Amino acid sequence: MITPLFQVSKLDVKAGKFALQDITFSLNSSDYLIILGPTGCGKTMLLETIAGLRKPTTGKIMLQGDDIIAFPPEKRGIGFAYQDSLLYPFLTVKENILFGAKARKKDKDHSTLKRLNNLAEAMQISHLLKRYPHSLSGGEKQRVSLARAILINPPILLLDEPLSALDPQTRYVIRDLLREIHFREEIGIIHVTHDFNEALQLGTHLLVMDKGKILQQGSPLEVFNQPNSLFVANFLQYENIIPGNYTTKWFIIFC
Ligand SMILES: Nc1ncnc2c1ncn2[C@@H]1O[C@H](COP(=O)(O)OP(=O)(O)OP(=O)(O)O)[C@@H](O)[C@H]1O
Repeated sequence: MITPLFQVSKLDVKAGKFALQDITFSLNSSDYLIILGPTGCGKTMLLETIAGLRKPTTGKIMLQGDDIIAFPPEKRGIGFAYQDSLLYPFLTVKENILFGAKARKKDKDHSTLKRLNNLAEAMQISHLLKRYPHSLSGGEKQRVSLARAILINPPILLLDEPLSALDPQTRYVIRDLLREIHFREEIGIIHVTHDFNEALQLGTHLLVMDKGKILQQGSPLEVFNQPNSLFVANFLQYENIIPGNYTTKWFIIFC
């Protein structure tokens, strides 16, 4: 059996009264995994645990054959781009993009600077490198945030609602950019969203969560067309909610 690029097994994480429980899934570089679920179900907590910002009570997180659970965030080599881009206001765009590389003492390497320039060109932000975040549009900030997350050549990229703060037109542009990054950089992506269209247009895999647990995972069409519970059917907005006899508007839209 081929070992997946990334694997989470039986992961439990506690925060106050909330807990992620028995989280198990895997990902390869060709996969674009979408995580859907109602507000407060633990999506961000899961990304933060994968990034090393939260400590699980049990479970394994395997990346390229290593159990990375004991690794600090900067040693995991995982890219993370947040909703609202979260750029450092006192750093220029260039310094923001180099931030992760600086933490790894690689910000002055020729190869890092070459990659920075290549990425800036590909993402059409070369002209912004000397500017500060306050002078950028939402779409520009999100491009910078993505460039920062992928500068270190991460094998996987975590995206927490990366399109939610953008106007519809910019959202389409950045959505296409994400698709391009996924293919060009061969990065496995885990993308949290509330937007079903985004899920269907970008995802190769889909995972639905509620109350800290994974309720269903599979291809987007599988999950949208064959929900395994009334909760998933309701959540995905089935038109006819009859247990065992689901028909969905999504099937009509995407087939
Ligand atoms: N440090 C903490 N102490 C107590 N509870 C916490 C802590 N951090 C998060 N939580 C709770 O954990 C739950 C999951 O939070 P999380 O941010 O992962 O939800 P989410 O699915 O990303 O929600 P949304 O879609 O609204 O962004 C929430 O009920 C939240 O209040």
